[in-house]
Amino acid sequence: MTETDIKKGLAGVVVDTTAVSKVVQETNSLTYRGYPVQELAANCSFEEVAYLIWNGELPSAAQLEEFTARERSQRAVDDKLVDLILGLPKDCHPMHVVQTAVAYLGSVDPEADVEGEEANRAKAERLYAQLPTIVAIDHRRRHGLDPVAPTTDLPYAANFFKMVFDEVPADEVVRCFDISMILYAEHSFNASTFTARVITSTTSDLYSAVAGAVGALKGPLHGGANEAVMAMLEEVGTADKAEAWIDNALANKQKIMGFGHRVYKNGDSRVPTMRAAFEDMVKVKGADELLALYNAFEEDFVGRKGIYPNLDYPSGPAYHLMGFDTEQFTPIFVMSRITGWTAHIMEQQASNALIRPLSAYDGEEQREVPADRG
Ligand SMILES: CC(=O)SCCNC(=O)CCNC(=O)[C@H](O)C(C)(C)COP(=O)(O)OP(=O)(O)OC[C@H]1O[C@@H](n2cnc3c(N)ncnc32)[C@H](O)[C@@H]1OP(=O)(O)O
Ligand SMILES: O=C([O-])CC(=O)C(=O)O
Repeated sequence: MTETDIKKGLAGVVVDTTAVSKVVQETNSLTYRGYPVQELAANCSFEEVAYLIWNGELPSAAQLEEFTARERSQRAVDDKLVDLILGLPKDCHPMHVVQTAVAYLGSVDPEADVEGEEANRAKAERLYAQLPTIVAIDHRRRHGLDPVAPTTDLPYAANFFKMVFDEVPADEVVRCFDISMILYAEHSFNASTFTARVITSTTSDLYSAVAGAVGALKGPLHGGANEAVMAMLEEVGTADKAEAWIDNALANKQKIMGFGHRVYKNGDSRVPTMRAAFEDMVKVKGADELLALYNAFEEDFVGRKGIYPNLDYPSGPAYHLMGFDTEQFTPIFVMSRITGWTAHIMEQQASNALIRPLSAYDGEEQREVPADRG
């Protein structure tokens, strides 16, 4: 094997086919099951998009009613899980809480190891219904507050706000959140989805695959970037300080969070829609200073490096304006991406091959274990 055979980071390697989504680098476009994500964001709810991702078609009114009723009926989590979350260290990262909760749900599901579309669909829908409850309980315990029970009458996004803040904000805020959920739902063979597919390829169970995917998403080079963006903007402070901050970061060879992408090299297809949602949040909250900083930072960095923002750049400050704690941004990403992950898990299972690449050895030549090691 030569150096040129090695594809570090699997860059440019096509590993398998998928019918879930298509990311087209050349045209900066993204479709879920054939529908452009921008059109879905403009015309659909996250519930409809979740249905689409799992079923391949948008729901009829009757199908949507049945699907949302099922989601609403499964929102509550058992008391043992609530106690488990409340017992975790308050200063641990919320992604560890999410990962623990997913592993717990696997441990109490008698069908955890049952394979096949029907069993996996039931598990996927349960995770989709319960992850918001888990994230909300974790948010509230960090603020010293008791959990707010899920409703059965509010739509997905409004119910999440209710469980986190004990109130539902203005419609525009709920809609911005719903748009972010639609945009985060699916993105082909990204690192966390690929992790889920690798785990599934060993014929392990769906919960194990999702717990692994949560771990992969946590990293700041992937989903964790939405938190890192907000931390960075807060550190920069104001628009007039952006230039000097970037000078210093680049001099120290620091990666600028929320910029760059493995697939899109000329801009992320989802950014214009999420940027518009962020601007709506700026209007609702009167946060012109944050918008000025956001614009100045982007203009300066793109101007210097020609590296464009990814979805995490607008979503981080948008979630901040919605009132979420920075450390909860990536768990919110999980609430959305559970749809894409589980669709890929089912796709992998339906046409499985163990994922096991090769490596080129560059360590010590074979040698004998010395008898005297003193
Ligand atoms: C939802 C999501 O997961 S989107 C991704 C979220 N992640 C981030 O925002 C983290 C910041 N971005 C990055 O680290 C990268 O752009 C990645 C990891 C997303 C993609 O990386 P790759 O495709 O592996 O590109 P790679 O890291 O090799 O970068 C290529 C070149 O661009 C530079 N570059 C890429 N992104 C950035 C960045 N954000 N800041 C500074 N330089 C960058 C690299 O330093 C490298 O330069 P070099 O060739 O001079 O060494
Ligand atoms: O596709 C990727 O590499 C990362 C990404 O944007 C996502 O997972 O949404």
